Amino acid sequence: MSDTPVIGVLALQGDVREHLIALASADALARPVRRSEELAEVDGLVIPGGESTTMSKLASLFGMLEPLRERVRNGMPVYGTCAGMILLADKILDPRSGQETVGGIDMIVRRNAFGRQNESFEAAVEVAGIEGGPVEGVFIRAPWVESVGAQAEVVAEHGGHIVAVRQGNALATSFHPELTGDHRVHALFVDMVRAVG
Ligand SMILES: NC(=O)CC[C@H](N)C(=O)O
Repeated sequence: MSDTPVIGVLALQGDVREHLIALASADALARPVRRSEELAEVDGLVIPGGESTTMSKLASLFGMLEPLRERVRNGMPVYGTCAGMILLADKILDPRSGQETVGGIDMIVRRNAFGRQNESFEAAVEVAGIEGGPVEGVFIRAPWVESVGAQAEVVAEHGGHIVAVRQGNALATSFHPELTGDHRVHALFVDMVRAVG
């Protein structure tokens, strides 16, 4: 890989555009990924926020679930925000019937844990590994992490709840950093992708 990694944004549903912009400003070549052929060409992948049940259905419909699982298993760096965090969880506490995940992080998530859409909020969140003060987290019907396994490292908490976790090359946040002008979380992820290449 050159110094400029190619990072995909899973573009089945959700806020794809904002992630493409955040990644580009963090010095990555960013492109949408919808098909397994496109997945094969990226060095890392962002799974955006949206609706995790819809995203999991579309992933399975587009034949993407297994290719995603395989690349994550093989160590491709992956970063999931909000619904993307849910997709990276090995277990969902309150799944809709038939809701599947890609998995990769040994954690149990609770969907919509922070409340409904009209209870969305912003909060300053201190993230381990990010210098220069807390990041502004936007929480929209956000999940929290009930518990993590031995392999997973908690990198941020808010209000006594786990809101960011890292396990090897997989990173997940309950909140949406792509909706702010602060792209330090994306820069951290770009560094994780560079470290693998
Ligand atoms: N902003 C979001 O990604 C919301 C996630 C949504 N509550 C879900 O379960 O998928």
